[in-house]
Amino acid sequence: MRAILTDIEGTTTSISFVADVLFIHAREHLAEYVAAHPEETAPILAEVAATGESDPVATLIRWIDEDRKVTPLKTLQGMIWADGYISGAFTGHVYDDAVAGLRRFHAAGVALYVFSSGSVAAQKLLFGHSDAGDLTPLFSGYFDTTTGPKREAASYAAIAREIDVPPEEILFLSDTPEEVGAAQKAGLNALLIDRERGRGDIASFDDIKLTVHTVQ
Ligand SMILES: CSCCC(=O)C(=O)COP(=O)(O)O
Ligand SMILES: [Mg+2]
Repeated sequence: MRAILTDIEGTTTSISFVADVLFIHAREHLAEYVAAHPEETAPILAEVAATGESDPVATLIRWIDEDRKVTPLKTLQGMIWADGYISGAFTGHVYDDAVAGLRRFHAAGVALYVFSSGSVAAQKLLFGHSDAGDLTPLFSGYFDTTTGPKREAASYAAIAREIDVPPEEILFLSDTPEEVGAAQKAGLNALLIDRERGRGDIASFDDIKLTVHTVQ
């Protein structure tokens, strides 16, 4: 493998951190944040209004409750979370085995990338302010839903082109079968992680054994 592309929620990071810490923080601060940052949030509210919703703030809060992976909500969440990370209200949860695995793969010369529904800004915040410190030096790049939906093969093909690595030399990691299937359809290797142990290919990053191709 020349590159690893990883999902965040359920893969590097617990679902409960995202749902119970990040989403709750965004929900509690959304209205106040929009009121305090009218210029930055205006394009987001306009995008929501364009879907036919008459009350964009209420819609965004409802979308949090519904766990909608839609780009305007994800962009706004990333903006709101910045204050939480910077003030030290929380740090980004990353499983110990994921931290160790990412460090191991990086040391072996494998390029690491993220593909998450969370915005690129939110991804950098989570790994930059993680429980294990700043992990961003490990990563070579970040992708979010502005590249394409995570359940569509075309998104993975686009990422392979963008990072200039053949699909068959990329390993994608995710806890979502539909994402694993889409990546495989695009020709990537992909492993389903199931931290509850039952239905996945692996239960943690400790189970990943890589053949690393180094350039001579
Ligand atoms: C980037 S941290 C916030 C995660 C998030 O908002 C989310 O929706 C996670 O989705 P994923 O694609 O990483 O499962
Ligand atoms: Mg996930």
